[in-house]
Amino acid sequence: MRRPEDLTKEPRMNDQTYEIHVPTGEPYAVSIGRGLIHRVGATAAACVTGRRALVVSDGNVAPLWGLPVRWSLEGAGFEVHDWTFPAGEQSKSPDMLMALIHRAAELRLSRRDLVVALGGGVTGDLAGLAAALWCRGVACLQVPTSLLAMVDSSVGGKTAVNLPAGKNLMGVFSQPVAVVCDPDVLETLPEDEYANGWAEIVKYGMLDRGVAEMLEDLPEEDSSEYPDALTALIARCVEVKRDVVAADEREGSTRALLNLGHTVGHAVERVTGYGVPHGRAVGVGLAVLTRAMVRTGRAKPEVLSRLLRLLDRFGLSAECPWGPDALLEAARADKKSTGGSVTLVLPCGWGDCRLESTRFGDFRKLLEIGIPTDAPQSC
Ligand SMILES: NC(=O)c1ccc[n+]([C@@H]2O[C@H](COP(=O)([O-])OP(=O)(O)OC[C@H]3O[C@@H](n4cnc5c(N)ncnc54)[C@H](O)[C@@H]3O)[C@@H](O)[C@H]2O)c1
Ligand SMILES: O=C(O)C(=O)C[C@@H](O)[C@H](O)[C@H](O)COP(=O)(O)O
Ligand SMILES: [Zn+2]
Repeated sequence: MRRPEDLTKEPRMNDQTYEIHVPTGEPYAVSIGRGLIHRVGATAAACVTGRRALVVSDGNVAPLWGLPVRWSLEGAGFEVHDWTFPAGEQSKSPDMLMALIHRAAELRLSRRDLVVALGGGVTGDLAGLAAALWCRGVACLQVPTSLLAMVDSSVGGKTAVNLPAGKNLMGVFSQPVAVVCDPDVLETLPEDEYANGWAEIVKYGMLDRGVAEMLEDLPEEDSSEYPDALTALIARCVEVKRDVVAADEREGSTRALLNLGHTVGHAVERVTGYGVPHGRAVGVGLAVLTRAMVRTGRAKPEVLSRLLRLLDRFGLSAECPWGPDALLEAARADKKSTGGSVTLVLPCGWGDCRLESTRFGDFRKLLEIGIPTDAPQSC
C-alpha cells in the first residue's frame, strides 16, 4: 500500500475520467477519476463565487486527506477552514449537526461560500444537512472517500442525521453543487470498510444487471490490483443512481427502489445500536428478503444462490441472528412505514425488483421465512 504522504506529493492523473451529469432540479456533475483529489479546488472555484471553504471531515479522514484538499483549495484562491468530528455513525446526530452549524456561525460563512464534505457517508450526510440548513442553504461539494460514499451516498442529495426514534429521520433533500470522486483515495480505506461499499454495489447489481455482470467479472485479487475496473464500476453505479434520482428526485415513488435491502438493514442497524454498520446491515437485508422471495416461490432459487455467492465473495454475512419481532419493531420507525404497512422492495429477479406495500403481519411472515434458522447459508 502506498502511504498517503506519497499520494499528496505525486498527483497521478489518468485519462479514464468519467463526467456524469445529474439532471435534477439543480443539476450538477459527478467527476470520477484517479488523481482528481488534486482538482477539488478547480471544481470548487467553478461552483461558487465566494472564496471561503469549510472542509468537514472525521478524525480518521482529516489527517489522511485534509492536506491535499486544503492545498488544492488554496491553489484555487480559497481561504480554507476546517471542522473535524469523531468518526462513526454515532456522530450522525442532532448534537453534532448543531456543533457544525455553530462552526459555520463562528466563521460567518456566507451564502456565496462553500462546505466541502470530505469523507464517507456519515460526513456526507452530516455536512450536506448542515450546508442545506445554514443561512437556508450554502453550496456543498461532496468529496467521497469511502467506497460506499463513492457509489451511493455522495450522489442524489439525501442528507440526514439519526434520532433516538430512528435512522435518518431528520434530514432534507438537497443536491450537492458537484461531486469529486478519486478512487485512489481508497488506498487508505481500512480493509474491513470495503465490505460496506460492496453491499451497496451488490444492491445496484440486483437493480441493474450490467452492474452485476461487472461485479462478477472483477478479478479475484485485491481491488487495488484493478483500479481502472473499480473506477468503471463506481461510474456505472453512479449512472444507475443518477437515472433513478432524475426520474423521482424526492422519492414520490420509484426512488424507493434504492432502498432495496434497507428496511431490514436499517432495522438491523437500529437493534444493534449501530453496532452493525450500514453496508453490512444492507447485505443482511438483501439476504433475508431474497431468501423469503425464493421460499415463497416468488423468485427462482438461482436469484438467491447468485446473491449468496456475491455476498460471500465480498466478505458480507447473509446470517441474521436477530428475530422477526425485534426487526419488525425497529422497522416501524422506517420512513416507508405508514399506518399498518411498509413499502418493501421485493427482489423478484436480478434486474427485476418491485415496490410493494406490505401489511406488517405479512412482513412478519416474510421475516420468519427469510431469516435463516438451522442452515444459515442455504435456501
Ligand atoms: N445519503 C445517502 O444517499 C446515503 C446512501 C448510503 C449510505 N448513507 C449513509 O452513509 C453512512 C455510511 O457511510 P460509510 O460506510 O462511508 O461510513 P463512514 O462515513 O463512517 O466511513 C466509514 C469509516 O471509514 C473511514 N474512512 C472513510 N474514508 C476513508 C479513507 N479514504 N481512508 C481511511 N479511512 C476512511 C471513516 O473515518 C469511518 O471510520 C450511513 O450513515 C448511511 O446511512 C447515505
Ligand atoms: O439515495 C437513496 O434514495 C437511497 O435510498 C440510498 C440508500 O443507500 C441510503 O442508505 C439512504 O440514506 C436511505 O434512505 P432513507 O430514506 O431510507 O433513510
Ligand atoms: Zn444505503
